[in-house]
Amino acid sequence: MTTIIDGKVAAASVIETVTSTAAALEREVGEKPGLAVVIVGDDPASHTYVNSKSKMAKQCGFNSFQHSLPEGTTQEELEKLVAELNADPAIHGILVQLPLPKHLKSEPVIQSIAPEKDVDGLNVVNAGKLATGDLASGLISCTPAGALILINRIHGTDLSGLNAVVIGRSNLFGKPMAMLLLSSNATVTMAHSRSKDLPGICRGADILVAAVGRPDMVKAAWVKPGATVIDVGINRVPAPEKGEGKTKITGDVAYAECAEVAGAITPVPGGVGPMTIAMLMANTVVAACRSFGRPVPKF
Ligand SMILES: Nc1nc(=O)c2c([nH]1)NC[C@@H]1CN(c3ccc(C(=O)N[C@@H](CCC(=O)O)C(=O)O)cc3)C=[N+]21
Repeated sequence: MTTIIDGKVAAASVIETVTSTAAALEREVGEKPGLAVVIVGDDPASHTYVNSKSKMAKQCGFNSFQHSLPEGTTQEELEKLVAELNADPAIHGILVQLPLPKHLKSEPVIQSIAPEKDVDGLNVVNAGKLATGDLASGLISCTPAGALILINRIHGTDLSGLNAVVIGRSNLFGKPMAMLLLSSNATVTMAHSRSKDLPGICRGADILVAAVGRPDMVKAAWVKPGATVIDVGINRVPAPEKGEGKTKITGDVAYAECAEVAGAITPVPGGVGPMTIAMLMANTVVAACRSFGRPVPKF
């Protein structure tokens, strides 16, 4: 029997801890965690994500600040806003929604976020702490942190002796995911579009994590029987069965066929996605606790 890993259930448990920690902070310090989300341009999918982040922040008892900047925003204007948020004591977490419009460079914006407010974990200080094995004092990218919690639910926290394969090598996901798996004692392979014999590499995985952005790319023949399959893909594809012009989201894993071979698998939607938002809230409450010198909860 294949275990379907329910990301909504795991996310709810994270959110419960976040909410009670935020409530304790307000009781004892008289302050709420503050999350600022910055979005540039009018991509409808990005606005949907940002709205659900703001909604979840309020649900957790945070102050939520949304900055929607016009498409024509300049690099200087965006970096000036980040500087103001860095200096604002009511803000404990800053997230700049990616991707930015093409005329803007994301890297200098990301690096201008104060490391202690970088709830995406993308600043070199936070990426460097993760890479050097300091998991306790920085902030870790939300999606890999959430994926690890799902993996821990199946395998526990010590992954000694297990082969993990991560397909994808982005700074937002692939690299931090590999670092987290390595810190958990897994034997980690980072595969990507230039790898030779991707199916063969994947078949060696006890834990297979797919983050490539190509719908249904991972096939049943790539999955070792009994393996844990974590699907990080969020692909919007046409869904004619829902009606003319309708779309749905689907992962990077051909779910139905892989579920027959895997020991455990995450669905899309309802897998890693809800964990991403939950870990954003977790990072924000952690950043707030640290700023007030309060003990930090464990997730
Ligand atoms: N600076 C930055 N940080 C991010 O973390 C970031 C970003 N930019 N840009 C866009 C991606 C995408 N992302 C998702 C978060 C939650 C779901 C999610 O909750 N998905 C649900 C429902 C999805 C739906 O139905 O549309 C699910 O998978 O079940 C998906 C995608 C965060 N991202």
